[in-house]
Amino acid sequence: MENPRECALDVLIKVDKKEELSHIAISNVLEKYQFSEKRDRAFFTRLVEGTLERQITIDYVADQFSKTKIRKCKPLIRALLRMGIYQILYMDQVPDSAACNEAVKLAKKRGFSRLSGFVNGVLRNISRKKETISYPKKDKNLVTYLSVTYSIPEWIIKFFMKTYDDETVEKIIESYLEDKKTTLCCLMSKGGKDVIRKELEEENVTVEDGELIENAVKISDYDFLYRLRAFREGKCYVQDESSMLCAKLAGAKEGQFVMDLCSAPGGKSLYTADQIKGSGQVLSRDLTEYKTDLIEDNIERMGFTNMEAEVFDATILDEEHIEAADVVIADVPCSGLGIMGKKNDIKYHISEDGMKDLVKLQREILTNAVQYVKHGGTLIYSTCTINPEENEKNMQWIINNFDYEAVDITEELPKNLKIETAKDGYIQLLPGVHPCDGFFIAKLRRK
Ligand SMILES: C[S@@+](CC[C@H](N)C(=O)[O-])C[C@H]1O[C@@H](n2cnc3c(N)ncnc32)[C@H](O)[C@@H]1O
Repeated sequence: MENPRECALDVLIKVDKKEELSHIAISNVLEKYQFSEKRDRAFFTRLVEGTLERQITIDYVADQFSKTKIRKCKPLIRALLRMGIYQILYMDQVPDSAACNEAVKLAKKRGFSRLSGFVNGVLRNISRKKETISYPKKDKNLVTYLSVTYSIPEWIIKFFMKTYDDETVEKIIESYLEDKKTTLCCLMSKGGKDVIRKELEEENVTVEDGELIENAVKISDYDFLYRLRAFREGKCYVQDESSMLCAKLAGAKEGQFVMDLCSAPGGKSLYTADQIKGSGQVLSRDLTEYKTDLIEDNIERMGFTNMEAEVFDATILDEEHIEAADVVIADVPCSGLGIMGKKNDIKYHISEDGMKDLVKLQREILTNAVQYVKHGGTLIYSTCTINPEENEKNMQWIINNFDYEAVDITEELPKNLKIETAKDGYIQLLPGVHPCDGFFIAKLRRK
C-alpha cells in the first residue's frame, strides 16, 4: 500500500457517490494489499471507517469553518476535508500538520491545485481552533444534540424515540460508536471453544469469552482473519452473538431438514449444520450466485457435508418443498438499524419509504416461508433491525393470517438474558442495552 491516505480517499469518494458499499470497498483494498505493512492497513481501515462513522459530526464542524458548505464541495474535496478533519479531531497519533500537508499534496496530485489552498485553510483553521468548536447543546435541542454527538441522522433518532425513551435511544446510538471486537462462533464439531481459543492465543490474538453464547469468543489484536490458522481451517467463522442465538433458538435436531431462505454468507446455516452434527440437511438459499458463492466458500472451508447452497428467490413459491422442512429460518433482508455501528452505509442509505418497501418484501417472503414448514415444525423469523413494522408487526401478521402460534422461549434464552416478551415468542435485542447487535427473533410453531 503505497499511500494509505490515497487508498482511503478513493474508497470515500466511491462510497459518497454510492458506487460501492463501504465494507465491500474496504475489504477489496485490504485483499489487494494483503501483504502490505500491518500498520498501513490498519491506518487505512481506521481512516475510512472512522470518517464514515463520524461523518455527520465532521460535516457539522466543516460547515462552521468553510464558506462553501461541505455538501456543495466537489466529491474529491469533500472526501479530503472529511478525512482531514477526522485525523485532526479523532486520531491523536497523527500530527495535525501531517493531516493538512497530506491533504494538500493529494489535492494537487489529483488535479485540484487551485483548491489546495482552500483545503489547507479549512483544515489549519480547524486544527488551530479545535478546542473551541461549538457543538449543539443537549438542553436546547435534544435531537440535534444526539445527531451531531453520535453522528446519526436526525430522522433515525426521531424514529427510535417513537418506541423508546430518550435515555434508551441515547444508549443505543452511543453503542454504535463503541470499539467493536470481532465475534467468532467456534464450531463444536471442530473441537469447540477451548481448543480454538488455545490456537488463537498461540498466534498472539487476544481472546475473550462471549457474553451470551457458550461457543462464542471475541477477538482483538489480529491483522487479517485469513492469517489465523483456526479461521483458515474452518474451525470458526465471524458471527455476532445475536445471530448465534437466533440459530440456537431454531433448535434443529439431529437428522432434521432445515431451510434457510435468505442465508448468505451462511452464518445461521453453519451454526445449524454444526448443531445437527453432520446429520440431516441444511438447504441454504440466497438470491444471486454472487451470494451463494459466499455460502459455498464457507461450506468448503468448514468441510460440512450436510449443508448445500442454492440460488433461489424467496419471493417465488417452491412447490417442491411445501411442508418439507422441520425448521425454516427466514432471516430476511431488512433496514439494518440494529447494526449501524458495524455497517456505516446503513444510516446514510436507508429511508422511511425504503423501510415500507422492505415490509412488503418481507411479507412476500414470509407468505412462502410459512408453507415450507411441516405441521408441528418451527419457523424462525428474524431481522437485524429495530423497527416494529418489520419486526413485531410482521410476526403478528403471520399469526393472524396463517396456522402459526408463538412459542414461549423464556427457558431457551441464555441465563443472563431476561426479556419479558420471550414468553410471547419474540425478543428485540438492542445494542447498548444487550451485549450484542440490535436484532429481532421470533419463534413460531406451525399448528
Ligand atoms: C440478513 S441477510 C442474511 C444473513 C444470513 N442469514 C446469515 O446469517 O449469514 C439477508 C439476505 O437476504 C438475501 N435476499 C434478499 N432478497 C432475497 C430474495 N428475494 N430471496 C432470497 N434471498 C434474498 C440477501 O442477499 C441477503 O444475503
